[in-house]
Amino acid sequence: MGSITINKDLLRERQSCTFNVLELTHLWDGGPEKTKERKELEKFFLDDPELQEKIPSEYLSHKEKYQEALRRSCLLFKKIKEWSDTTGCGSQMDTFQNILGGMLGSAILPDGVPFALNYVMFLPTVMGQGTMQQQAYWVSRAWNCEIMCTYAQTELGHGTFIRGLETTATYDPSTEEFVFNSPTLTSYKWWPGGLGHTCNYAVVVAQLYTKGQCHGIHPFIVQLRDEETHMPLPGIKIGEIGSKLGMNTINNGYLGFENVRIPRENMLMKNSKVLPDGTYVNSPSDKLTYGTMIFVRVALVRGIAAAYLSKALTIATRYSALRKQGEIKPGAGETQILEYRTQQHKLFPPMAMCFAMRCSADWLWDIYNSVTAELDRGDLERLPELHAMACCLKAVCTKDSAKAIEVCRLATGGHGYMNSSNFPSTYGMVTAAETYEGENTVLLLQTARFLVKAWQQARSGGNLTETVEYLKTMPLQPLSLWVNSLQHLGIAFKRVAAGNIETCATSIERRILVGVAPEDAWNEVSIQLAKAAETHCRAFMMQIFINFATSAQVSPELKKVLIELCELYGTYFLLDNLGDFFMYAGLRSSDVPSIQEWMETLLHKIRPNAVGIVDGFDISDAVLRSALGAYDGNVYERLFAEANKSPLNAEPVDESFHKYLKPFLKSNL
Ligand SMILES: CCCCCCCC/C=C\CCCC(=O)SCCNC(=O)CCNC(=O)[C@H](O)C(C)(C)COP(=O)(O)OP(=O)(O)OC[C@H]1O[C@@H](n2cnc3c(N)ncnc32)[C@H](O)[C@@H]1OP(=O)(O)O
Ligand SMILES: Cc1cc2nc3c(=O)[nH]c(=O)nc-3n(C[C@H](O)[C@H](O)[C@H](O)COP(=O)(O)OP(=O)(O)OC[C@H]3O[C@@H](n4cnc5c(N)ncnc54)[C@H](O)[C@@H]3O)c2cc1C
Repeated sequence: MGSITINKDLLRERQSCTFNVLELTHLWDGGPEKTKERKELEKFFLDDPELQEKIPSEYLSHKEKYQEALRRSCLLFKKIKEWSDTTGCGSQMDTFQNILGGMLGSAILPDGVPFALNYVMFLPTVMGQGTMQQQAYWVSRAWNCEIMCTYAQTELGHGTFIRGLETTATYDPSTEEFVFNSPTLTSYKWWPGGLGHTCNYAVVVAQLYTKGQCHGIHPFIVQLRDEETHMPLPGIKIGEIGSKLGMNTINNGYLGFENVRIPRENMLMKNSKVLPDGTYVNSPSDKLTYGTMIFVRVALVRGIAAAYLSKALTIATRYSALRKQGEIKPGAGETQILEYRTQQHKLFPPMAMCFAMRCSADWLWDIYNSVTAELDRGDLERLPELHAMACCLKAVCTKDSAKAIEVCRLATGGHGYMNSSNFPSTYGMVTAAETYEGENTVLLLQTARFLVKAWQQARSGGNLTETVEYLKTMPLQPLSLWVNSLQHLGIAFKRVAAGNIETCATSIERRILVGVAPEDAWNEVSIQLAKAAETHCRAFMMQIFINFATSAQVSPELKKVLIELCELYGTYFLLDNLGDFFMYAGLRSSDVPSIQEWMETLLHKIRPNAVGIVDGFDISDAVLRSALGAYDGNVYERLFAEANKSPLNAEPVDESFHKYLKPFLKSNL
């Protein structure tokens, strides 16, 4: 037990890796300085005995899980302050991002940080939608944890269709207050993280009424609990929504209002306003209210989809290199399961996806920052493209990541089913992101709206923005014979996207021509529309990955690996969607065997570097939290040690034997 020797198969894998793993780590982190900072941060937090897990959380009750998560959250956020004060290196914001969006948080609070929404949604909403005075007051209070806040938008009856929210905020000019009410059961807020028992304030999204008129949904800051006693304020009905598939320590809650009054100044008034006499002043665009959702969608691509997938891949790949099962050639000895081509097909394409997600996330983050600066100057021109790309990248990356994490679990056989593998909690975290912050199908349909408009614009000779420029050029280029090259893959993916978009646009037009209402035509075509949005996203990710792999300033050895992964990304999704490539990219069935062979050759080439690639992600054992994935590969010792943490193993004979089993066995049924 507790041996520090490295498993000999893993050792051999590391010795045969063809590139410098540290170079990949630096590339992944964004440079050697960033790697150094990350490691210092991990050491500072993860070496603290107070933050170590004493009993695996699976063995705690629902209430104990929450209480333990809260204890650790408080310690964690004290330490963040300590870190910023003592090191002076890195702003507190960097540290928060690493804790909430990076993987450090998942090491300490694997089922979710109950304070997350304070930083991920409340503060961005106040900063994006509050006036300067509102920011000056609320940001410092929430930032310094004088108050703890959440973002309450979704209701029992409505999550997607937010124009249908039912909570009302009615302005009373006689007292200059808004009066909040929940007129129906379905108008109760339902889901906000930290709302149950953690937060004392929330941004509440409600229908604004003034002078007898409804002006649609707006954000308000509402106090929920007394700052001293934490008792719910009069008229506030609040609680936790109960146990879930995952994220069980994030403390999702419900909230109802009965004539709850807040001052007029608590309406976030950067965009629209209500004057003291009740006059409503319009926002330059009602979609500015949706800004926080864009921010979180952008952050999720890297912070959840790519990060948790890199974790699952590290676990499954290391395990596959040391696990032996069966023989490929009779009598040749048992084989590392990583030698099976089917196993490589399960693990290596998700490795490629992980890289594609990271490049796309970096691109998305950059355009988010530049478009946000443009919005602040009153320029809304690029908002539709940002919204469209944030929607499809959030949807495709969380879907790919959740699916691939499940494949990683299956790739580790029975042991992957154990909580101690850390697959269940990892999957629970990522599949939640397929739903929250905009359900994925709904988001794909938002992107499709943008694409159909862009298609119409391309046809009428209008200007197109960066991500849809190909809709102009693609249909004009003649289809060429298939060539197995990255460049050809890039073009083929764009042709597939353009073809799918055109099919949707013409299907809608055809229906409208025979008298179908445009909205019904949209609904009838929506299966294809969601697919078109996905193919557009895939074409974008393919091109971004090609640009990254071909232009990365790295050694030839690492570049070779990046190109192999990029080719694998393309060949994998092509073979998975052959029909599309036959229909739109000039692929013939006679081309398929050579592409299949290309993909299989890539699996073979990546095989010797598989452990090196996941080692390059540089995820420490404390962050991985997996008996199967630890760096030393001592899987069987760890599985035993974890099994012995089961409370059922505390006594050789459990008391239930005397209470139930023995009388039953002796009862002679
Ligand atoms: C760092 C890592 C993060 C760690 C995370 C840790 C844990 C956090 C855990 C959980 C957090 C979860 C929080 C939440 O879930 S909060 C709730 C989120 N809710 C949603 O996302 C709701 C989804 N629904 C919507 O976004 C919208 O209602 C809608 C689906 C877009 C529809 O809205 P609406 O009906 O108003 O709009 P239309 O469809 O009619 O479209 C009208 C035009 O508006 C454009 N549009 C829509 N949205 C936006 C936007 N955000 N920005 C800009 N423009 C937008 C749309 O494209 C239409 O344009 P057009 O020109 O075609 O008319
Ligand atoms: C773990 C978790 C944490 C959350 N945290 C928060 C939070 O902090 N704050 C908050 O306010 N909310 C939060 N939410 C709520 C979340 O944002 C919503 O659940 C999400 O937006 C989906 O809405 P819904 O649940 O109403 O699903 P629905 O909209 O009812 O979706 C159900 C089905 O209907 C389909 N559908 C709905 N509308 C359309 C359409 N227009 N076209 C085609 N299909 C459609 C969907 O595709 C889906 O298949 C959280 C949710 C989860 C799971």
